[in-house]
Amino acid sequence: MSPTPVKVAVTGAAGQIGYSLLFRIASGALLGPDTPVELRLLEITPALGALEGVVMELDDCAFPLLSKVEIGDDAETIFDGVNLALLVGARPRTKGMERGDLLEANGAIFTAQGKALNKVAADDVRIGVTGNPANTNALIAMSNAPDIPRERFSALTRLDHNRGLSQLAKKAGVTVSEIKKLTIWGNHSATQYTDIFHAEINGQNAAEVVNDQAWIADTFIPTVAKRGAAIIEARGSSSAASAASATIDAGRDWLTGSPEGDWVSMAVVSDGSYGVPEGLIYSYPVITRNGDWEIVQGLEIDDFSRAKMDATAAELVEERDAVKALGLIG
Ligand SMILES: NC(=O)C1=CN([C@@H]2O[C@H](COP(=O)(O)OP(=O)(O)OC[C@H]3O[C@@H](n4cnc5c(N)ncnc54)[C@H](O)[C@@H]3O)[C@@H](O)[C@H]2O)C=CC1
Ligand SMILES: O=C([O-])CC(=O)C(=O)O
Repeated sequence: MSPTPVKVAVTGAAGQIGYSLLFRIASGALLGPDTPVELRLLEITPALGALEGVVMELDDCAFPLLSKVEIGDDAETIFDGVNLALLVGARPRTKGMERGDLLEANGAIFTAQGKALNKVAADDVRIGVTGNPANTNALIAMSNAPDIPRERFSALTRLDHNRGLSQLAKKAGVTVSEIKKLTIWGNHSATQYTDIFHAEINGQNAAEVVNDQAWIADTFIPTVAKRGAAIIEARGSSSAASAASATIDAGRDWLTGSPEGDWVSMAVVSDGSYGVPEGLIYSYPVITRNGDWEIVQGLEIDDFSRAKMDATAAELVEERDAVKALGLIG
């Protein structure tokens, strides 16, 4: 066992996603079976009582890897020295609400947390944003943390990626592990684009295996894009266990590497690759190694994909301009 525990901050720790996420982190699902973890849990003051209850349950699990748990409502205290910050806490979308409505409500949270991370996080910190609107919240946090390299911020599109794998596996009559190189492009919103034109099913081109453009365009892509809304409709509240699971998948692969011969989808700061405006937090196909990521280059983009990639970029430009107008980013 490595002697120094990795310090992992989770915000919104008393929320729905937190209730699933914390137990998986503490059990070793994020950092592996040999790495002890110290949890730093941030909540708003009125939720601290409920969070104490969650910590009692963490105690009751007697996780061998869980070295310490600290809770609080002060970001600078909780983020002090953290190596990984999972920013989950935000106001969730409720029925009939679009992500645009959430920008203002959440802007203030991510401004303050970006500043706090900038001040007190460890030099090697990585920051993953799950709270919606995730891409633009990550942009706000990044913009308010000028001393943290921009590539240390990402927003979660791994849930969309996993949803795409599962829908495609059903259609093709295969298991998810037989599918590789699926891509979510753009925003974690209804404009996201799930691309299977570069994906492979047992080494064969996935779009060719499916051989049904109407299904891809009219069923598959919208089903993945609107899955969050479908879960809200069915459950009465937004995805929680699956969002926690995707947060674990994304964090684990970022720190320890994406699988050989495959890539993962991750919203990261654009360097202009694939014609996406520089500086947006845009989901790309990425390969990760030891806490670094690299955008997969050289994929051929046809007119169908181009239009969808541009539409989701345009939405992110709108969100960026809206938070700029609110004074949340420079
Ligand atoms: N990127 C993705 O794939 C997904 C993102 N989400 C988003 O994740 C977020 C959390 O979802 P749930 O856990 O279901 O919501 P929830 O409402 O159950 O929990 C959110 C928690 O955040 C806390 N919180 C609010 N402001 C805070 C602050 N300033 N600092 C620390 N904590 C704060 C609240 O007190 C609450 O306990 C939502 O924004 C939701 O839309 C949900 C599913 C998927
Ligand atoms: O749609 C929502 O509000 C929750 C979410 O992000 C998802 O499930 O993808």
